[in-house]
Amino acid sequence: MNTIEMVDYGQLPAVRIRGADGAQAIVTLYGAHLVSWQGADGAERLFCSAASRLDGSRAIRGGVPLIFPQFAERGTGMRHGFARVATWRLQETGAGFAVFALEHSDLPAALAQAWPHGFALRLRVEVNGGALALAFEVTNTGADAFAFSAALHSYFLVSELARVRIGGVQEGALQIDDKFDTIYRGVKSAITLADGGATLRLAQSGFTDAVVWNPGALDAAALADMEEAEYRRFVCIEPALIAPLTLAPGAAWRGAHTVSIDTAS
Ligand SMILES: O=P(O)(O)OC[C@H]1O[C@H](O)[C@H](O)[C@@H](O)[C@@H]1O
Repeated sequence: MNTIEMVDYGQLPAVRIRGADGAQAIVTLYGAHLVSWQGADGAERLFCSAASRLDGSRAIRGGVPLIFPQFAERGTGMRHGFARVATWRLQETGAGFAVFALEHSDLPAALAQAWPHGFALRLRVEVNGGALALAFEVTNTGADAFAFSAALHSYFLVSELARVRIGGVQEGALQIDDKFDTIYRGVKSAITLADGGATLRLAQSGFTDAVVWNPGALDAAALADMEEAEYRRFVCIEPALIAPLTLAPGAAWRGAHTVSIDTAS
């Protein structure tokens, strides 16, 4: 049975989306942040740190932080942008999906002043059997052009970092055992993530790039919102638009990310 219901995630109001086949996702209104995704088999596929704040005082450490309008420190604004720390609205729901929205008028004064552009953001989250579909849309609703970067900073749960094999970003499989932070430009085909169990197939459109990140032992130990050994339990593979794109008044951009569980492998 398809259901959409309001739940609490830590201290944050969230939306649980259930598909007809038992697949489910949880998205907090804070950041339109996907914090949990389970396919129809009931296995969790996203990592979320046990040390993450879940009270709206800082971005959630894990899940899928939505990065907009700046990637990391590539700009003069807030690190990774304000979208992950703004409170979004639930705009629409349907069978196995929910749509979240954020506009300039939704921002608190300090954020609104820091980025004075008319915009409308929409994130659509859909679960269906062994697939998760995320679609992110940016529309310029103002009178002036603006430039933005964007990413879906997905933290995938893995059994053990050393077992991870990432395909499709380089010649041969990528293996990571400690700190890793690389931008792959011009991603053309699907990326695969295998760690001994099912393989995830990650397809993206609109997003031109992909970032692969893990903080490694030293940086993880320095993060206040991550437990020391947790870096071995995830890898971030992030569809991204790194070089800022300029959007004219009235224009829109769309980026999509689909993750499928390939149980045959
Ligand atoms: O700690 P955060 O602000 O969430 O950033 C986490 C990470 O995000 C991206 O993957 C960047 O490539 C990394 O350089 C950065 O450390």
